[in-house]
Amino acid sequence: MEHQERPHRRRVRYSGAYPRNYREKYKELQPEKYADTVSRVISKGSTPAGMHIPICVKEILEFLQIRPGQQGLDATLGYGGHAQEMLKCLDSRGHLYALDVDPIESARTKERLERLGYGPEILTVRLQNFADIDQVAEEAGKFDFVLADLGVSSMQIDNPDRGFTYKAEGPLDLRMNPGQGISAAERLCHITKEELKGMLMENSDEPYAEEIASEVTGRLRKGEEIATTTQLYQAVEGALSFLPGKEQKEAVKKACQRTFQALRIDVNNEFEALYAFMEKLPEVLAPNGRAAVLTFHSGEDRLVKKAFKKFYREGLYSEISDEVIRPSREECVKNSRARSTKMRWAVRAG
Ligand SMILES: C[S@@+](CC[C@H](N)C(=O)[O-])C[C@H]1O[C@@H](n2cnc3c(N)ncnc32)[C@H](O)[C@@H]1O
Repeated sequence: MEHQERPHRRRVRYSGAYPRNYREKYKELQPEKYADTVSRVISKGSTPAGMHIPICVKEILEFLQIRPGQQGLDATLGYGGHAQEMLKCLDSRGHLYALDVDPIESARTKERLERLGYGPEILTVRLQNFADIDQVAEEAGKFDFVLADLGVSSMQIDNPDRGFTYKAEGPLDLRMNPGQGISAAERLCHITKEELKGMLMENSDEPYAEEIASEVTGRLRKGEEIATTTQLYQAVEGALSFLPGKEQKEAVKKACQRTFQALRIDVNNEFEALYAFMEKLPEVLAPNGRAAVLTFHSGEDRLVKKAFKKFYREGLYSEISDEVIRPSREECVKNSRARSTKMRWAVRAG
């Protein structure tokens, strides 16, 4: 019998139970569509991918005392969680200006807030650095309330394409605005050992600054690439290989967190921007205007505390927080990212 050849059919690719990429993996990335998944993730104490849970909302609103008709500034829009709460307080009267340097996330947030009914009549979103708040106030007028929630958003950290974490493979970028300045990988290519050591010490109090700086610059000198998050992780791991096995894993994890933080602060000029913001803040606040700042590491907190104290002594602030405000224990359990938060505030003299 003649063998009848069956037409060749391509095997249907098994799409599998496991999603293939970040966007597919996290249903939460479309929070409106997958509300159940989102609330399940939040109830487990995690932040759903593509979202950011606002911290200290109650404490911030209690302090800012926002009234309808006022004009405010959210210096760090992010996902817009705080902005949304502040907009609710305005009750359709007044105006909120919101800044962010991240073109990717701020465009998404603007769209989402618009869908929630917060259009240009009540909300103006600007792709602008908060170092330039004086320029914003020149056009908008002074602010009755200002909030700055420093650092990076969960969306930025969770997106491997942005390179903010050693926990996922991605390009070693770490810029909040990938269209500006140079990436962390490029920065490392032109850095000396001493400069890197100084950066690690100043930006994140890294106890193994010498070892990490030496390993990173040594690898680069030998022609090895450190262009991805994993390659930097491996360099830190190599630098700490002298530690006994038991300690090593945890030490590498912590050193990686600090190394990524130090590089992020550097490539985004975070201290320079925060210094300019704190210096200009009294001048953009209306008489009796209120400002709250959330910080996430000691370098930021020191800078905020110093500026608030200086202007209080000079009489530009009538009152400042004498102690940091911390999120409640309950909030820290619900949102682990709140654990390192410190809040400080100031009231502009009348
Ligand atoms: C912690 S998140 C803010 C989260 C926001 N409060 C919310 O409820 O979703 C910090 C945001 O500030 C932005 N950012 C950081 N430095 C900035 C700067 N110098 N000027 C403007 N935005 C900045 C980051 O891109 C990020 O989106």
